[in-house]
Amino acid sequence: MLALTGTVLAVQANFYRVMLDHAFRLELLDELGQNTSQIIDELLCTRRARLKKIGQQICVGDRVTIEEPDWHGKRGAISEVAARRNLLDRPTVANVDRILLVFALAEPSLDPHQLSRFLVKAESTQVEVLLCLNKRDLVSDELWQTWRDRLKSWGYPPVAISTYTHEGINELAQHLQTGVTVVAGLSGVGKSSLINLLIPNLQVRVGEVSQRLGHGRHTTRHVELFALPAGGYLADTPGFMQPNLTVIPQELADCFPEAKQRLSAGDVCHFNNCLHRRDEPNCLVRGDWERYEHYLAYLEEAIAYQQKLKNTATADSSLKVKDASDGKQQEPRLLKKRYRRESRRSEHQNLDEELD
Ligand SMILES: Nc1nc2c(ncn2[C@@H]2O[C@H](COP(=O)(O)OP(=O)(O)OP(=O)(O)O)[C@@H](O)[C@H]2O)c(=O)[nH]1
Ligand SMILES: [Zn+2]
Repeated sequence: MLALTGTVLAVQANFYRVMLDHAFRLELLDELGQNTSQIIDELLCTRRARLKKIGQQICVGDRVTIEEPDWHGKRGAISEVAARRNLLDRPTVANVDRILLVFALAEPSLDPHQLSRFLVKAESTQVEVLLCLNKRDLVSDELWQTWRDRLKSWGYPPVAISTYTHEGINELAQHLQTGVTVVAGLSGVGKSSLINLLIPNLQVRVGEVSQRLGHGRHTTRHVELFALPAGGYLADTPGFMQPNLTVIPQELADCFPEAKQRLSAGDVCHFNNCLHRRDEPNCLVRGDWERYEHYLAYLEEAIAYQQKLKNTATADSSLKVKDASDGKQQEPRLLKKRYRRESRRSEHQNLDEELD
Protein backbone atom coordinates (compact mmCIF):
# COMPACT_ATOMS: atom_id res chain seq x y z
CA MET A 1 0.00 0.00 0.00
CA LEU A 2 1.23 3.52 -0.82
CA ALA A 3 2.18 5.63 2.17
CA LEU A 4 -0.43 8.21 3.12
CA THR A 5 1.22 11.64 3.14
CA GLY A 6 0.08 15.21 3.70
CA THR A 7 0.77 18.70 5.02
CA VAL A 8 -0.04 19.93 8.52
CA LEU A 9 -2.51 22.82 8.22
CA ALA A 10 -3.05 23.59 11.88
CA VAL A 11 -2.00 22.48 15.32
CA GLN A 12 -4.68 22.49 18.01
CA ALA A 13 -3.64 21.18 21.40
CA ASN A 14 -2.53 17.59 20.72
CA PHE A 15 -4.32 17.37 17.40
CA TYR A 16 -3.00 18.07 13.94
CA ARG A 17 -5.20 18.91 10.96
CA VAL A 18 -3.57 17.31 7.94
CA MET A 19 -4.42 17.98 4.28
CA LEU A 20 -3.79 14.81 2.30
CA ASP A 21 -1.72 14.87 -0.89
CA HIS A 22 -4.31 12.59 -2.49
CA ALA A 23 -7.95 12.75 -1.48
CA PHE A 24 -9.73 9.50 -0.57
CA ARG A 25 -13.12 8.50 -1.94
CA LEU A 26 -15.20 6.85 0.76
CA GLU A 27 -18.06 4.68 -0.56
CA LEU A 28 -21.14 4.73 1.65
CA LEU A 29 -24.71 3.48 1.76
CA ASP A 30 -27.23 6.16 2.65
CA GLU A 31 -30.44 5.60 4.69
CA LEU A 32 -32.28 4.49 1.55
CA GLY A 33 -29.67 1.89 0.78
CA GLN A 34 -28.27 3.89 -2.16
CA ASN A 35 -24.58 4.04 -2.93
CA THR A 36 -23.03 7.45 -2.30
CA SER A 37 -19.49 8.59 -1.96
CA GLN A 38 -17.66 11.18 0.04
CA ILE A 39 -14.32 12.78 -0.79
CA ILE A 40 -12.03 13.03 2.21
CA ASP A 41 -9.03 15.30 1.89
CA GLU A 42 -8.39 16.18 5.53
CA LEU A 43 -7.77 14.07 8.62
CA LEU A 44 -7.58 15.06 12.25
CA CYS A 45 -4.49 13.31 13.55
CA THR A 46 -2.71 12.50 16.75
CA ARG A 47 1.02 11.97 17.11
CA ARG A 48 2.42 8.46 17.50
CA ALA A 49 3.86 7.80 20.96
CA ARG A 50 7.21 6.99 19.37
CA LEU A 51 7.46 10.55 18.00
CA LYS A 52 6.56 11.96 21.38
CA LYS A 53 9.25 9.83 23.00
CA ILE A 54 12.00 11.13 20.70
CA GLY A 55 10.74 14.69 21.22
CA GLN A 56 9.71 15.17 17.60
CA GLN A 57 7.69 18.38 17.37
CA ILE A 58 5.12 18.77 14.64
CA CYS A 59 4.60 22.24 13.15
CA VAL A 60 2.24 23.85 10.69
CA GLY A 61 3.75 23.23 7.25
CA ASP A 62 5.35 19.93 8.19
CA ARG A 63 5.18 17.12 5.66
CA VAL A 64 3.97 14.00 7.42
CA THR A 65 3.15 10.33 6.94
CA ILE A 66 -0.10 9.01 8.38
CA GLU A 67 -0.92 5.52 9.61
CA GLU A 68 -4.14 3.72 10.38
CA PRO A 69 -6.59 6.14 8.81
CA ASP A 70 -10.16 5.86 10.09
CA TRP A 71 -12.01 7.19 7.04
CA HIS A 72 -15.43 7.19 8.70
CA GLY A 73 -14.20 9.17 11.70
CA LYS A 74 -11.74 11.20 9.56
CA ARG A 75 -8.96 10.42 11.99
CA GLY A 76 -5.39 9.20 11.71
CA ALA A 77 -2.04 9.05 13.48
CA ILE A 78 1.13 10.79 12.33
CA SER A 79 3.95 8.27 12.25
CA GLU A 80 6.69 10.27 10.57
CA VAL A 81 7.75 13.88 9.99
CA ALA A 82 9.90 14.59 6.93
CA ALA A 83 13.10 16.62 7.32
CA ARG A 84 12.29 20.35 7.12
CA ARG A 85 13.70 22.61 4.42
CA ASN A 86 13.37 25.57 6.78
CA LEU A 87 11.48 26.71 9.84
CA LEU A 88 10.16 30.22 10.29
CA ASP A 89 9.93 31.60 13.77
CA ARG A 90 7.06 33.46 15.44
CA PRO A 91 4.78 32.03 14.41
CA THR A 92 6.30 28.69 13.61
CA VAL A 93 5.79 27.53 10.02
CA ALA A 94 7.89 24.84 8.37
CA ASN A 95 8.89 24.45 4.71
CA VAL A 96 8.09 28.00 3.65
CA ASP A 97 8.66 28.76 -0.05
CA ARG A 98 8.14 32.50 -0.09
CA ILE A 99 7.13 35.49 1.98
CA LEU A 100 4.51 37.71 0.41
CA LEU A 101 5.00 41.18 1.80
CA VAL A 102 1.86 43.27 1.41
CA PHE A 103 2.09 47.04 1.64
CA ALA A 104 -0.36 49.72 0.51
CA LEU A 105 0.44 52.55 -1.92
CA ALA A 106 -1.84 54.78 0.16
CA GLU A 107 -3.96 54.65 3.33
CA PRO A 108 -1.60 54.05 5.08
CA SER A 109 0.90 55.81 2.84
CA LEU A 110 3.98 53.87 1.86
CA ASP A 111 6.85 54.61 4.24
CA PRO A 112 10.22 53.59 2.78
CA HIS A 113 11.81 53.04 6.20
CA GLN A 114 9.02 50.80 7.39
CA LEU A 115 9.06 48.86 4.13
CA SER A 116 12.82 48.50 4.29
CA ARG A 117 12.62 47.04 7.80
CA PHE A 118 10.06 44.47 6.75
CA LEU A 119 12.15 43.57 3.72
CA VAL A 120 15.29 43.08 5.79
CA LYS A 121 13.40 41.02 8.34
CA ALA A 122 11.96 38.88 5.56
CA GLU A 123 15.36 38.47 3.89
CA SER A 124 16.90 37.38 7.18
CA THR A 125 14.85 34.19 6.97
CA GLN A 126 16.58 33.39 3.66
CA VAL A 127 13.22 32.67 2.09
CA GLU A 128 12.32 34.23 -1.28
CA VAL A 129 10.53 37.59 -0.89
CA LEU A 130 7.70 38.79 -3.12
CA LEU A 131 6.52 42.37 -2.73
CA CYS A 132 2.97 43.38 -3.49
CA LEU A 133 1.55 46.91 -3.28
CA ASN A 134 -2.18 47.12 -2.66
CA LYS A 135 -4.68 49.98 -3.12
CA ARG A 136 -3.42 50.77 -6.62
CA ASP A 137 -6.86 52.36 -7.19
CA LEU A 138 -6.00 55.17 -4.78
CA VAL A 139 -2.93 56.53 -6.55
CA SER A 140 -2.04 58.09 -9.92
CA ASP A 141 -0.10 56.27 -12.62
CA GLU A 142 2.83 58.60 -11.97
CA LEU A 143 3.04 57.79 -8.28
CA TRP A 144 2.80 54.07 -8.92
CA GLN A 145 5.50 54.22 -11.60
CA THR A 146 7.82 56.18 -9.31
CA TRP A 147 7.45 53.52 -6.61
CA ARG A 148 7.81 50.70 -9.10
CA ASP A 149 11.14 52.04 -10.40
CA ARG A 150 12.39 52.90 -6.96
CA LEU A 151 11.64 49.45 -5.53
CA LYS A 152 13.09 47.78 -8.60
CA SER A 153 16.36 49.54 -7.77
CA TRP A 154 16.13 48.04 -4.28
CA GLY A 155 15.89 44.60 -5.89
CA TYR A 156 12.13 44.12 -5.43
CA PRO A 157 10.06 44.66 -8.56
CA PRO A 158 6.60 44.98 -6.99
CA VAL A 159 3.26 43.61 -8.15
CA ALA A 160 0.56 46.29 -7.96
CA ILE A 161 -2.88 45.11 -6.91
CA SER A 162 -6.21 46.44 -5.85
CA THR A 163 -8.64 44.26 -3.96
CA TYR A 164 -11.32 46.78 -5.01
CA THR A 165 -10.80 46.73 -8.80
CA HIS A 166 -9.11 43.27 -8.79
CA GLU A 167 -6.22 44.69 -10.77
CA GLY A 168 -3.13 42.49 -10.50
CA ILE A 169 -4.84 39.73 -8.51
CA ASN A 170 -4.50 37.09 -11.23
CA GLU A 171 -0.88 37.96 -11.81
CA LEU A 172 -0.20 37.70 -8.10
CA ALA A 173 -2.11 34.43 -7.79
CA GLN A 174 0.13 32.88 -10.43
CA HIS A 175 3.14 33.44 -8.20
CA LEU A 176 1.48 31.56 -5.34
CA GLN A 177 0.39 28.34 -7.03
CA THR A 178 3.13 26.16 -5.61
CA GLY A 179 4.42 25.62 -2.12
CA VAL A 180 3.74 27.58 1.04
CA THR A 181 3.43 31.38 1.04
CA VAL A 182 3.49 33.34 4.26
CA VAL A 183 1.63 36.67 4.09
CA ALA A 184 3.07 39.52 6.11
CA GLY A 185 2.54 43.24 6.37
CA LEU A 186 1.24 46.01 8.56
CA SER A 187 -2.30 46.19 9.78
CA GLY A 188 -4.72 47.94 7.44
CA VAL A 189 -2.87 47.35 4.17
CA GLY A 190 -5.54 44.92 2.99
CA LYS A 191 -4.17 41.47 3.83
CA SER A 192 -7.54 40.07 4.89
CA SER A 193 -9.24 41.50 1.80
CA LEU A 194 -6.54 39.90 -0.34
CA ILE A 195 -6.76 36.52 1.37
CA ASN A 196 -10.52 36.48 0.92
CA LEU A 197 -10.10 37.23 -2.79
CA LEU A 198 -7.46 34.58 -3.27
CA ILE A 199 -9.47 31.94 -1.40
CA PRO A 200 -13.14 32.68 -2.09
CA ASN A 201 -14.39 29.55 -0.29
CA LEU A 202 -12.88 30.87 2.90
CA GLN A 203 -15.95 33.11 3.04
CA VAL A 204 -18.00 30.00 3.79
CA ARG A 205 -16.27 29.84 7.13
CA VAL A 206 -16.15 33.56 7.52
CA GLY A 207 -17.47 33.69 11.09
CA GLU A 208 -14.76 31.39 12.31
CA VAL A 209 -12.12 32.79 10.03
CA SER A 210 -12.71 36.46 10.65
CA GLN A 211 -12.19 35.66 14.28
CA ARG A 212 -8.95 33.96 13.45
CA LEU A 213 -7.74 36.47 10.91
CA GLY A 214 -9.26 39.48 12.59
CA HIS A 215 -9.23 39.74 16.35
CA GLY A 216 -7.40 36.52 16.96
CA ARG A 217 -4.23 37.45 15.27
CA HIS A 218 -3.39 40.42 17.42
CA THR A 219 -3.63 38.49 20.62
CA THR A 220 -2.53 34.98 19.77
CA ARG A 221 0.24 33.44 17.75
CA HIS A 222 -2.16 31.08 16.09
CA VAL A 223 -1.19 30.23 12.54
CA GLU A 224 -2.96 28.14 9.96
CA LEU A 225 -2.41 27.19 6.32
CA PHE A 226 -5.20 27.68 3.79
CA ALA A 227 -5.24 25.78 0.51
CA LEU A 228 -5.33 28.03 -2.58
CA PRO A 229 -7.80 26.97 -5.31
CA ALA A 230 -5.09 26.59 -7.98
CA GLY A 231 -2.59 24.87 -5.69
CA GLY A 232 -0.25 25.98 -2.95
CA TYR A 233 -0.93 27.14 0.59
CA LEU A 234 -1.25 30.52 2.24
CA ALA A 235 -0.43 31.38 5.85
CA ASP A 236 -1.27 34.58 7.63
CA THR A 237 1.31 35.58 10.21
CA PRO A 238 0.60 37.60 13.30
CA GLY A 239 4.25 37.44 14.34
CA PHE A 240 5.55 39.38 11.41
CA MET A 241 3.79 42.53 12.55
CA GLN A 242 6.70 43.64 14.72
CA PRO A 243 9.76 43.26 12.58
CA ASN A 244 12.53 43.53 15.15
CA LEU A 245 15.89 43.06 13.55
CA THR A 246 17.70 40.20 15.20
CA VAL A 247 20.06 39.61 12.31
CA ILE A 248 23.70 39.12 13.27
CA PRO A 249 25.79 42.07 12.03
CA GLN A 250 27.95 39.87 9.78
CA GLU A 251 24.87 38.74 7.87
CA LEU A 252 23.10 42.06 7.47
CA ALA A 253 24.62 42.91 4.08
CA ASP A 254 23.11 39.67 2.74
CA CYS A 255 19.67 41.07 3.59
CA PHE A 256 20.10 43.89 1.05
CA PRO A 257 20.06 42.73 -2.58
CA GLU A 258 21.89 45.94 -3.54
CA ALA A 259 24.74 45.22 -1.09
CA LYS A 260 24.83 41.56 -2.05
CA GLN A 261 25.24 42.53 -5.66
CA ARG A 262 28.15 44.85 -4.86
CA LEU A 263 29.83 42.09 -2.85
CA SER A 264 29.39 39.44 -5.51
CA ALA A 265 30.80 41.54 -8.35
CA GLY A 266 34.21 39.89 -7.98
CA ASP A 267 36.11 42.41 -5.84
CA VAL A 268 36.60 42.12 -2.08
CA CYS A 269 36.65 44.65 0.77
CA HIS A 270 40.05 45.75 2.11
CA PHE A 271 39.66 43.58 5.22
CA ASN A 272 38.28 40.12 4.74
CA ASN A 273 36.37 40.36 8.01
CA CYS A 274 34.96 43.78 7.00
CA LEU A 275 31.70 44.50 8.83
CA HIS A 276 30.95 47.11 6.15
CA ARG A 277 30.64 49.95 8.65
CA ARG A 278 30.73 53.53 7.44
CA ASP A 279 34.42 54.18 8.14
CA GLU A 280 35.79 50.81 6.99
CA PRO A 281 38.66 51.39 4.48
CA ASN A 282 37.92 50.39 0.89
CA CYS A 283 34.59 48.82 1.70
CA LEU A 284 32.63 47.58 -1.31
CA VAL A 285 29.27 48.10 0.36
CA ARG A 286 29.84 51.84 0.79
CA GLY A 287 28.53 53.77 -2.15
CA ASP A 288 25.83 55.62 -3.88
CA TRP A 289 22.79 53.43 -3.37
CA GLU A 290 19.55 54.61 -1.86
CA ARG A 291 19.30 52.27 1.09
CA TYR A 292 22.92 52.55 2.18
CA GLU A 293 21.81 54.81 5.05
CA HIS A 294 19.20 52.22 6.08
CA TYR A 295 21.89 49.60 6.03
CA LEU A 296 24.18 51.63 8.29
CA ALA A 297 21.41 52.37 10.77
CA TYR A 298 20.34 48.71 10.98
CA LEU A 299 23.95 47.65 11.32
CA GLU A 300 24.38 49.74 14.46
CA GLU A 301 21.11 48.31 15.74
CA ALA A 302 22.26 44.76 15.04
CA ILE A 303 25.57 45.38 16.80
CA ALA A 304 23.79 46.83 19.84
CA TYR A 305 21.41 43.87 19.91
CA GLN A 306 24.23 41.37 19.80
CA GLN A 307 26.03 43.21 22.59
CA LYS A 308 22.91 43.13 24.70
CA LEU A 309 22.55 39.38 24.15
CA LYS A 310 26.16 38.90 25.19
CA ASN A 311 25.63 40.93 28.36
CA THR A 312 22.59 38.83 29.24
CA ALA A 313 24.61 35.67 28.72
CA THR A 314 27.39 36.97 31.01
CA ALA A 315 24.90 37.95 33.70
CA ASP A 316 23.46 34.46 33.37
CA SER A 317 26.71 32.62 33.81
CA SER A 318 27.60 34.69 36.89
CA LEU A 319 24.54 33.06 38.46
CA LYS A 320 26.27 29.69 38.34
CA VAL A 321 27.81 28.61 41.66
CA LYS A 322 30.27 25.94 42.67
CA ASP A 323 28.95 22.75 44.15
CA ALA A 324 31.22 21.79 47.06
CA SER A 325 31.01 18.03 46.47
CA ASP A 326 32.72 17.65 43.08
CA GLY A 327 33.80 21.16 42.17
CA LYS A 328 31.65 21.16 39.04
CA GLN A 329 29.70 24.20 38.01
CA GLN A 330 26.03 23.90 38.82
CA GLU A 331 23.02 26.08 38.47
CA PRO A 332 21.78 27.29 41.86
CA ARG A 333 18.85 25.24 43.02
CA LEU A 334 15.60 26.86 42.07
CA LEU A 335 13.00 26.58 44.75
CA LYS A 336 9.89 27.91 43.16
CA LYS A 337 8.79 28.00 39.60
CA ARG A 338 8.60 31.77 39.58
CA TYR A 339 12.31 32.03 40.31
CA ARG A 340 13.25 29.96 37.34
CA ARG A 341 15.40 31.47 34.67
CA GLU A 342 13.49 32.52 31.60
CA SER A 343 13.87 30.45 28.48
CA ARG A 344 16.17 31.76 25.77
CA ARG A 345 13.16 32.34 23.65
CA SER A 346 11.30 34.54 26.09
CA GLU A 347 14.57 36.26 26.86
CA HIS A 348 14.81 37.07 23.17
CA GLN A 349 11.26 38.31 23.16
CA ASN A 350 11.77 40.54 26.16
CA LEU A 351 14.86 41.98 24.57
CA ASP A 352 12.95 42.61 21.37
CA GLU A 353 10.31 44.47 23.30
CA GLU A 354 12.89 46.51 25.16
CA LEU A 355 14.74 47.42 22.01
CA ASP A 356 11.53 48.40 20.36
N1 LIG B 1 -9.04 51.77 -1.68
C1 LIG B 1 -8.77 50.52 -1.33
N2 LIG B 1 -9.01 50.10 -0.07
C2 LIG B 1 -8.74 48.82 0.26
C3 LIG B 1 -8.20 47.91 -0.68
N3 LIG B 1 -8.03 46.72 -0.06
C4 LIG B 1 -8.44 46.88 1.21
N4 LIG B 1 -8.89 48.13 1.41
C5 LIG B 1 -9.44 48.69 2.66
O1 LIG B 1 -8.40 48.78 3.61
C6 LIG B 1 -8.89 48.53 4.93
C7 LIG B 1 -8.09 47.42 5.60
O2 LIG B 1 -8.29 46.21 4.89
P1 LIG B 1 -8.04 44.78 5.57
O3 LIG B 1 -8.20 43.76 4.51
O4 LIG B 1 -8.83 44.64 6.80
O5 LIG B 1 -6.50 44.96 5.97
P2 LIG B 1 -5.58 44.00 6.86
O6 LIG B 1 -4.21 44.17 6.34
O7 LIG B 1 -6.11 42.64 6.88
O8 LIG B 1 -5.69 44.68 8.25
P3 LIG B 1 -5.67 43.99 9.70
O9 LIG B 1 -6.82 43.04 9.73
O10 LIG B 1 -5.83 45.14 10.63
O11 LIG B 1 -4.35 43.33 9.80
C8 LIG B 1 -10.37 48.18 4.75
O12 LIG B 1 -11.10 49.34 5.01
C9 LIG B 1 -10.48 47.80 3.29
O13 LIG B 1 -11.75 48.06 2.77
C10 LIG B 1 -7.95 48.38 -2.03
O14 LIG B 1 -7.48 47.67 -2.92
N5 LIG B 1 -8.25 49.69 -2.28
ZN1 LIG C 1 33.10 46.04 3.55
